[in-house]
Amino acid sequence: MVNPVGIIHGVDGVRRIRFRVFDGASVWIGQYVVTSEGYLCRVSRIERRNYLTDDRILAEMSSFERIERLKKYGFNLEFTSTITLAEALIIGVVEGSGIRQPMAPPHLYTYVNEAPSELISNLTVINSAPITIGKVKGSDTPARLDAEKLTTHHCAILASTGSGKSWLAGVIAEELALTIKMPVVIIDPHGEYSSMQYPAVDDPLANEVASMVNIYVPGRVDTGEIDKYYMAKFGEPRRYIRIGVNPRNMPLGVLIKLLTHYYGLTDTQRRLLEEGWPYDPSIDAPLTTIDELVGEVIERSRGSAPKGYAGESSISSLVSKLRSFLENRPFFITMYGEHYGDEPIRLLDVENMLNKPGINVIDLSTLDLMDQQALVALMLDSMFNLAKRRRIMPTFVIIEEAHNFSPSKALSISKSSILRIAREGRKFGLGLCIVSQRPSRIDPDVLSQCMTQIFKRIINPLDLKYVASVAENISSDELTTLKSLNPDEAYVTGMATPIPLLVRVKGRLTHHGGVTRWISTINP
Ligand SMILES: Nc1ncnc2c1ncn2[C@@H]1O[C@H](COP(=O)(O)OP(=O)(O)OP(=O)(O)O)[C@@H](O)[C@H]1O
Repeated sequence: MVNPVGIIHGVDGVRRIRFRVFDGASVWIGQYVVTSEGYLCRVSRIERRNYLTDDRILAEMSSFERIERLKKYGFNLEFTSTITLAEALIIGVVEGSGIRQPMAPPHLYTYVNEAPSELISNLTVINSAPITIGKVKGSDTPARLDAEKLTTHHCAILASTGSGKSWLAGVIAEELALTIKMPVVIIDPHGEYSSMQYPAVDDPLANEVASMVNIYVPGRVDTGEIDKYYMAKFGEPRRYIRIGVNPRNMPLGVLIKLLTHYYGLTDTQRRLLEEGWPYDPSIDAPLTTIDELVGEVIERSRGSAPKGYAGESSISSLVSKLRSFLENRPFFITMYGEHYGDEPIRLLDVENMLNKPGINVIDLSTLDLMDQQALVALMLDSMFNLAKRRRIMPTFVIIEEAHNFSPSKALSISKSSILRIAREGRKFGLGLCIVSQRPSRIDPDVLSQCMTQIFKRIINPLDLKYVASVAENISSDELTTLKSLNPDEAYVTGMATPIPLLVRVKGRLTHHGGVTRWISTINP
């Protein structure tokens, strides 16, 4: 049934309509409306105006008592001369069960109707590989995304802090693992996603997805405090695997950046490493002791060292830097059967990890930022190389705090690895989900490759401006509506959805870990 809510009194080309809202009609920001000519629009602005309110009237309304007295005399402007005006952004023209771009503006004084839920339901049907992340706001229509487009053409979840980004990232990971049966990797710098191992609701699906969660921690770090936290909160120990990376898997560029950061490198030492570092990206690269590896580097590079004392001094200083570096980085493994306490450290086997559906949480919370970036670079490079050779299933990588791993200005060890997947990952079934509360600090090249954008509440004007400049699918008008989203709401636009969606994000099957610490929760 058609339910008219207003009439058009102005149009801005094919972008926007302005309409007078009928008295008593319910219109809200984000609501879908459809004109009698079939233009589907989304309400972006509502304004109430009283045409009798001039300075004299304002002067009369000088105090609460005075206004109440005026009301007693029947002087109530709100009900006598208020008009409600709204603006709505044109999404397209409805044609059958699809939508096309409009070629001409709507006509003035045509009606604006509530969009029937069947229409929205039909327009949001995804034929292949749908995942459901909630409901379209104000209706019972499931908010579905095209999983294939979401994961292969990359996506970004952008919002201010505490506005529900990791909750939603968790919903997407659960859906992809359960419904699409694909492997998901979560780069977790705060150790908050370990909570996904614990079902949050009494539902067999919650048990199923929780059992698909594998947690990986760097081999030689003390996880005691975090383990205690999870034990106390959920009454069950957190299950995790300690992993180590073969140092030979480390590309020269990453090694040089890390060594320069921790110990400094001279030009000669850099040259020696360029000659001698035995980089081998394969899982079958030999595992050797630190002494053997360092010896091999020196053996291979000695020929290019300067002759005499200067050369010997450079070599011996490089040996001690390399040795100390390999001993102290907590994510290396140099022999089989290595243990931390009585827990075994396994060689990181990305191929094995990503050949089955599951949610693989990489808990980096015990590392400093430099080591986090290094481990992320190593893992992503390994995924890319395997994906290129079709040795892993199509995989989706969620990167939390992405501004720290792929920053716009600062240097970062992991930036080139992320950029390469953003640019080329699609061809090999490797997709990224960039999650950040500081969009303006993310590398613009990475962000502009994210063809689906999911926004939650953003308030920082710099971030809003930046998002408008790099995201093709959102206009500055739409961005202003982001300021007023609730924590369980998200605005989704881009490739994975046929029309932009304002979504009420659904509940989680597994526990959510991101908790704001508040004064009352701090023990005295
Ligand atoms: N769909 C939802 N339903 C119910 N509660 C939600 C929903 N989304 C978010 N929340 C609530 O909002 C809080 C903050 O969400 P979340 O931790 O995901 O925010 P965030 O943006 O990731 O924060 P940060 O930037 O600090 O990591 C959660 O603890 C949760 O209580």
